[in-house]
Amino acid sequence: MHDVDFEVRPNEVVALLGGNGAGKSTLLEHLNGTLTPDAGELRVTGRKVTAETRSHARKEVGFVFQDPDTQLVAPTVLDDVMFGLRNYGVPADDARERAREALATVDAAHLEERVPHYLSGGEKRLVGLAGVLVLEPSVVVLDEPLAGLDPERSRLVADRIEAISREGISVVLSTHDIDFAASVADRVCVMADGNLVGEGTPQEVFYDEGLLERANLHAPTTVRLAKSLDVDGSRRPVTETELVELLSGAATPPSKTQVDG
Ligand SMILES: Nc1ncnc2c1ncn2[C@@H]1O[C@H](COP(=O)(O)OP(=O)(O)OP(=O)(O)O)[C@@H](O)[C@H]1O
Repeated sequence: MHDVDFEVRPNEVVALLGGNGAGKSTLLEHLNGTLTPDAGELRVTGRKVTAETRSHARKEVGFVFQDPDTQLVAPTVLDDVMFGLRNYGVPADDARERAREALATVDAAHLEERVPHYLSGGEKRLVGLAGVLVLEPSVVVLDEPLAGLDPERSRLVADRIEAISREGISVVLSTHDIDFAASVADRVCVMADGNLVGEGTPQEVFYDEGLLERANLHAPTTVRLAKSLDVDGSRRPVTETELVELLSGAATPPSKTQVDG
């Protein structure tokens, strides 16, 4: 990574976009101190992260890895989700109850007795997410959270991300799913060749054709539809709801006054 100045603010959902090898995972792995920069610095809740203070970053920043096998270690799913809490000294009964609640929030309560190793890729991802949420971090980092999920589970994870954000947790995620980024992000950061090449609101980024082209990205379906339907360009719809509202507004029959007039 080269010239990266990256900040995550309280409560926001940041989507990191970029082609293969752009540096998304590398940037994300700095956020909880898995990697430490050769030059420059990382601060988590104001505290500088070094090899010695890495545990602070680990506690504040929960990381859901792209490869779920990296984080599933215990003999059963329930044990796995309890693992972090037990490490922090939470008594077993309390930890078990909190782990069950966390599994329920990601629709994975039915998996609690299963062996993590034999879960499907999508199930592993949900269990990994539960294992992070149960620790109540201030930031949740998700590397490719929808990879391997079916449409219903993808919707569930997207809903969870919105719920996490409403609870006051910041979310940083990387994704190749531009429509997903358009639907959840408050801010979009674009990476190419190890650099942060652009950032802004979804409106700013997804209507910046030059930026998208430089980073080898396509605009979300909603933006491409809005452009081909030639809807009011100044409104820049990004989410499905915004586009539908704009289109149904445009399709509203003229008022009686206008007809009479
Ligand atoms: N430990 C490492 N040592 C050397 N190079 C590495 C290391 N980890 C990653 N890289 C390289 O850094 C570049 C960025 O990798 P990274 O995994 O961050 O990309 P990414 O944007 O997450 O890509 P993808 O979308 O394909 O997952 C790649 O060229 C990769 O080969």
